[in-house]
Amino acid sequence: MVAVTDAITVRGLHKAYGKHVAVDGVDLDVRAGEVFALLGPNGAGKTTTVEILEGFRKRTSGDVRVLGVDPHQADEAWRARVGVVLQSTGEFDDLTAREVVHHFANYYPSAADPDEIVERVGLAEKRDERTRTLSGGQKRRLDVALGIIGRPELLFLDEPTTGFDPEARREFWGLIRDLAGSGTTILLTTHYLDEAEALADRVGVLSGGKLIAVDSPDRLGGRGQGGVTVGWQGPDGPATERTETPTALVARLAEQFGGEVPGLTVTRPSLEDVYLRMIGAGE
Ligand SMILES: Nc1ncnc2c1ncn2[C@@H]1O[C@H](COP(=O)(O)OP(=O)(O)OP(=O)(O)O)[C@@H](O)[C@H]1O
Repeated sequence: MVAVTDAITVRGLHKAYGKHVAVDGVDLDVRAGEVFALLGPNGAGKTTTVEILEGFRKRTSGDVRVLGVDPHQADEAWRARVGVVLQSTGEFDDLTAREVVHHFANYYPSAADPDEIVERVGLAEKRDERTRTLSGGQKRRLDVALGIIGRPELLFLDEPTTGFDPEARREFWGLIRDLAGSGTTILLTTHYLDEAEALADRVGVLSGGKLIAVDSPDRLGGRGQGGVTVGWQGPDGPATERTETPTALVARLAEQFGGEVPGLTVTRPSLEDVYLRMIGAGE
């Protein structure tokens, strides 16, 4: 069996801003090579947690190891192993996309080829345009280019596709899968449940500063077990039944109907359903 190592280990993490406790005893392990999505409502403590892991914010207490190092005491060598994609990159309006990526490559000891990175994030056609003329989605791609130019082992992505059109999101997901496929560990925060489902090996739900659940998207909140709703068009109109054994029910219906079951649907609760239940939305 291949040993599983952790890229991130967090134990008993607390962060208070004055009297306000933003992170309240979080334990978290992110395995090397996985895509982990941190979910949670506004103010849940996601950014605070991630910025502590990135070494940009001081914790109040707790133990944190990122690539084996305490980020608060990390050095240049550690920083070169970690990529950060912030919610917006600094001011390089008068430089072209290509120039910005080349410029950032100089900060890293073993940077990737800047032109290849520009291509990889889908900005080849825009590489000679000044960044001020890029669209929101294109600027985000540039942010990602800057996050990966140093060939990071671990990449932090903070709400990477906010403001993207659906096509740009799909393309961006392809890029993230590509990075994950080449072995980069990725920790992303997102408000999009479909994004977490499409990309993440595991998701963690933060609520009120506490990590209330960690599981794969298809198992979160017992999603994988029971609670399946089978629907069909019966002789008296639409019918539904909740069951733990949908296959048996569908087989029975098929027998009853002598073949195709009219209007057959089999649905499990969506990730959004279980997430909203977990965070107590609407209660
Ligand atoms: N610098 C700060 N000073 C004081 N309070 C802060 C500071 N940063 C965050 N907070 C508070 O800590 C809590 C957690 O904030 P944080 O930004 O980590 O949440 P979040 O989960 O990232 O939210 P969002 O989804 O809105 O980005 C919030 O109540 C916020 O008001």
